[in-house]
Parts: sequence; structure tokens; C-alpha cells
Amino acid sequence: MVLTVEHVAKSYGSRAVLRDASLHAGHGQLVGVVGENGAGKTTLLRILSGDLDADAGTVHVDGTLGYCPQHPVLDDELTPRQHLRLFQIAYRLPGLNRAESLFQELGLAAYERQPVKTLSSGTRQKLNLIVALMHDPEVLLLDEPYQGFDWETYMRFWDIAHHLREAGRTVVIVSHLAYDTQRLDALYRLSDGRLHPAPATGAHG
Ligand SMILES: Nc1ncnc2c1ncn2[C@@H]1O[C@H](COP(=O)(O)OP(=O)(O)OP(=O)(O)O)[C@@H](O)[C@H]1O
Repeated sequence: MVLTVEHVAKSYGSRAVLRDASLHAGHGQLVGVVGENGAGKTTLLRILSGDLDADAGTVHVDGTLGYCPQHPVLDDELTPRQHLRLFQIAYRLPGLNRAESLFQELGLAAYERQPVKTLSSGTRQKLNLIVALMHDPEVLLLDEPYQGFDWETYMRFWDIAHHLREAGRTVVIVSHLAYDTQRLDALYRLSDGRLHPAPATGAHG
């Protein structure tokens, strides 16, 4: 397994959000996690990304990680192009080929020299996604990745997700809506602090 989550628990003060959450994902799997607002999906992804410590349980990630948080962590004063340069250095990438093709694919090229503060929320979300994908990580954690996307971009998102699967990447997609579950290899429903395997899985390939 590339991603193994066993018996993870997390409370904020006296409020138990995750009680006993377990999940397993292998190479080339698209895994969905759905749950109501406040179910603990972001808490789970933050723990998987290493951004937050669990109170109990174990998380094992075999490979490089990309994390696309729900709220873009971008610098308002910098342009998309400057973000690419910044993350190229942070990820120690020799070139920007992959980022450039994602820029084209998601239609961000027209905005590449505008400060982020002048961009629409959907356009910021595209940049947020590119930043998470540009180093081609083996495991991708995407928190509500298509929030604010128009229909065409939403469909492009799924094209990208399917290409990642074909390339053997493991992708965890969190959403409060159980849309498009037929596109996934596995689906979990997060409720009562537990991840319940749900039946709606799609055909692989
Ligand atoms: N840092 C924090 N301190 C205290 N409580 C928190 C913190 N972060 C989240 N919570 C609480 O934990 C619960 C789960 O929050 P979380 O953001 O993980 O849910 P979610 O499933 O991602 O929700 P949504 O679909 O609305 O994004 C909520 O009740 C939230 O208020």
C-alpha cells in the first residue's frame, strides 16, 4: 500500500472529530472521501499531509506527497508565474515543463502575470492545484479541489485525475458532495469519526 491510515483519532479540546479512521490506497488508485460539513475531512487530510498531529493511530505514506488545501495558501502580491518560480526552488525542480502544461490545460496562462489578489477564486484554486501537482508527487491529497471551477475546468480536473491514475499515482479527493463517485476506485464516507467504505466504486480504466 502507498497510503496506510490505521485507527487515527483526533480531538479538538473535548470534541472528538476523528475516532477510529482507517484507509488504505495503492498505486494508481483514485480514492474519494465524502462527508457532511464538519465531519472531519479537512482534519483527516491535514493529518495525512503531516500538517497536524493525530492523537492516536498511524499514517504511512510511501513516496512524495502533494497537498492541495481547501483554502489556497498563496501570496496575494505574487503572480502565478512568480509562484511557479518559488515552488520550483522549493521542490528543487530542474524545469517547469509539467507546470507549464498544467497552466495551459487549466487555462491559467492568460493570468500568469496578474497578482493573485486580482484573480477570481476559481482561478486561485487552479493555481493552488498546479502548485500541488507540479512536482508530480506519488501521493496527492486534494481537499475540495474543484470548488469554484466552471464546468469545463471541472471536466479537465477529472482528465488530469485520470492521467495521474494511469501514471500510477495515488489520489485522495475530499468532497462534501458525493458527485462523480463512478469515477473513483474506492469511496469512503466519513461519519462519526470513522471512514466507512461505501459501495459506489467505478470501473478502473
Ligand atoms: N483548529 C481547530 N480547532 C478547533 N476545532 C476545529 C479546528 N479545526 C476544525 N475544527 C472543528 O472540527 C470539526 C471538523 O472540521 P473539518 O474542517 O475537519 O471538517 P470538514 O469535514 O472538512 O468540513 P467542511 O466540509 O465544512 O469543510 C468541525 O466541527 C470544526 O469546527
